[in-house]
Amino acid sequence: MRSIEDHDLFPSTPGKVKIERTNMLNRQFYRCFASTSTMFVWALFLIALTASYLSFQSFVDPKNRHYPISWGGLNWEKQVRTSAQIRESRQRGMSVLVTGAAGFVGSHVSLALKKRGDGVVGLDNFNDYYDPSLKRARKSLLNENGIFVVEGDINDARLLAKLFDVVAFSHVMHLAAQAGVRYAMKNPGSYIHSNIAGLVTLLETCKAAVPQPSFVWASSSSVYGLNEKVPFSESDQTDQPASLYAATKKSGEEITHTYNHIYGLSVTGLRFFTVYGPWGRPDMAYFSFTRNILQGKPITVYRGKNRADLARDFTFIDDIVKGCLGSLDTSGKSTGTGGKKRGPAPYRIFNLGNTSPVTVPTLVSILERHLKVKAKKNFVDMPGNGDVPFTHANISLARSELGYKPSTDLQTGLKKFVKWYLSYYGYHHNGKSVN
Ligand SMILES: O=C(O)[C@H]1O[C@H](OP(=O)(O)OP(=O)(O)OC[C@H]2O[C@@H](n3ccc(=O)[nH]c3=O)[C@H](O)[C@@H]2O)[C@H](O)[C@@H](O)[C@H]1O
Repeated sequence: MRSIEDHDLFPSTPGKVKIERTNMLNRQFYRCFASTSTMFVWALFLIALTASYLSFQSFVDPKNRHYPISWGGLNWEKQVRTSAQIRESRQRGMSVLVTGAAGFVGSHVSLALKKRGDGVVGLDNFNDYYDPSLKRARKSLLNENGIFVVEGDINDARLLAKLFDVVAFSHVMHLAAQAGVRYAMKNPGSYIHSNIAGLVTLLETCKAAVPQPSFVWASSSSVYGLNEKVPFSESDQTDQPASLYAATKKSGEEITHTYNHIYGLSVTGLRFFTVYGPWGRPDMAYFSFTRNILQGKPITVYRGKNRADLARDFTFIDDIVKGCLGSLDTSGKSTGTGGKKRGPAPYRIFNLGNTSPVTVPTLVSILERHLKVKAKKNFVDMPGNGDVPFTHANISLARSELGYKPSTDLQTGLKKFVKWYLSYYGYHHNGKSVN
């Protein structure tokens, strides 16, 4: 019988020098492992390995994850129930769980639902991706209008289960997400956490709920990625995302499809096109440009290939809200019960855009006019960080199915935004802050 010899350790690299080196390394290895201090280091290494395994487990199994419990109790349940109540005079009203309710689109949609008499419960984790004080101010506005906003994360499966225990939501309007195209290069994990893991945790809750709610959620125009066919139609290919953000939204469309297919969940995905307006997101260009222009700071305007201007199908928030409400109203019922599909349920995707793209320099000149201040512009080449050169929505499908009809042009919408901005941040009309 053949014994194991040194050269068996290096079957493809024979040679005496290597064999001697191996012996030496082995001796060093055993000496090293045997010493007490090194044993201590090994013990630390094993502990670290176990800890990282456990944290990986908790990443893949949301039930193992621990979230601070700032919810629960009789009073909390009462607030949730009251907020979800449909006004008596409202015919065929709905009770809606709005995720991301302290966000830009979420706060507007919540207010619009409440205004027409539907029941609304908000959910938001108040993260600090942008100034959380703006989210708190939106929350106060919702509170004043009788909407309770639960503070919690969509990854918290126990909280979600509790919410569905307390209220049999007829609809979920899922607007919580890690937004922003360029930030995905800085913090990729947050996109996976919210847009993938959080989405799945929420869908798991919806699928198990009795009755199952109808699910309407925010996808994004960014799924069109490098698509060059204009205008962008829902049937166009969306397999060339230009950013991780876009990839997570596209994944969301496919993940929701599986829940529709397997569990009979009614799903409507809305591809929003660069939504802007009062109470907007400070990370977006129209908002940060306004801030910088008023503070006399320069703004950076990106340009595409051959110095071509970038363009967006900027869509005003009020139009988007109408599209969201139209989607909820036409969503159709989920068919599953007890986690089992009982028949086919609707699966729909709609573009919610404005159908008239405007270039970024034109956006800047409209702002300059409304603010009565000249911008200090630095034109730079698009830095290849996830941006696409243009977006342009074909909205015929949303028009025919949802009655969606955007009616605000960029000039009018930005006027409303600037009015809000000046008042919210305490500016006089000469551009000086009163704070
Ligand atoms: O439709 C969407 O699905 C997405 O819309 C939005 O993304 P975008 O269309 O990229 O909006 P936004 O950042 O306002 O940049 C607008 C333009 O200004 C240019 N831009 C931007 C910043 C800057 O400093 N300079 C600049 O020229 C920039 O190159 C771009 O051409 C949402 O943020 C995103 O969450 C998602 O919802």
